[in-house]
Amino acid sequence: MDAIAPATANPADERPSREEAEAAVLTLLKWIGDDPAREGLRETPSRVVKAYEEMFGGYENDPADILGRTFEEVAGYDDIVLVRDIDFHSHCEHHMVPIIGKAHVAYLPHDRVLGLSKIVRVVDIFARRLQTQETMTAQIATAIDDALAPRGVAVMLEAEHMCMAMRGVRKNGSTTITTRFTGSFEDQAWQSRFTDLVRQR
Ligand SMILES: Nc1nc2c(ncn2[C@@H]2O[C@H](COP(=O)(O)OP(=O)(O)OP(=O)(O)O)[C@@H](O)[C@H]2O)c(=O)[nH]1
Ligand SMILES: [Zn+2]
Repeated sequence: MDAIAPATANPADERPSREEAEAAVLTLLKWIGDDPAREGLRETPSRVVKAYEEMFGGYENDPADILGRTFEEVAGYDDIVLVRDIDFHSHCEHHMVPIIGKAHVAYLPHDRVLGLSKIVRVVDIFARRLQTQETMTAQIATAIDDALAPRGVAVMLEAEHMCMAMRGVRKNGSTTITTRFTGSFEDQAWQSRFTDLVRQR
């Protein structure tokens, strides 16, 4: 299973130049029927490419680098570690419009723990690529499993897909929930513990 896409699927020598990317945006501006020469749009191609660099910066990062640093001195703590309500913004790979949601990521340590911010960074890396929610859910779980070899990983994403709100079926407010459970979290009892903690306010 190719759960984790290569950091850069597009080899450097095949990557279009910045100028070519800006020219593509210019074409889209003309295609939607606006005038790219007017003042407000003159710098839009370069702005869009700059924004894409930021929003799709996840291709430049390898989660294994982020997750390489772990800690062993936790006084034998071996219970669930859950970081919940991690805001993320991604883009659906079908329409390239936003997916906006929250990630809840837990693991059961085995000898080692992760820096908490690293979990957030991993969510961010995968969010900053073109995604389906299912792929992103699986990728986060696999990255933590591979790097930490914990007793189990649980990932839940809850998100709204703008491709269903702004276009197509045009339904605001529907939420899609996806989960991936590995190791001990395949047991019902641990799954319930995870969902109870996620929902507890
Ligand atoms: N499984 C899954 N589907 C998604 C995700 N994001 C968007 N989609 C769906 O991808 C599908 C693409 O369907 P197509 O029929 O190829 O494209 P479309 O004609 O634009 O589809 P409509 O959105 O129904 O208008 C749609 O049903 C979207 O709702 C996602 O993260 N996971
Ligand atoms: Zn979509």
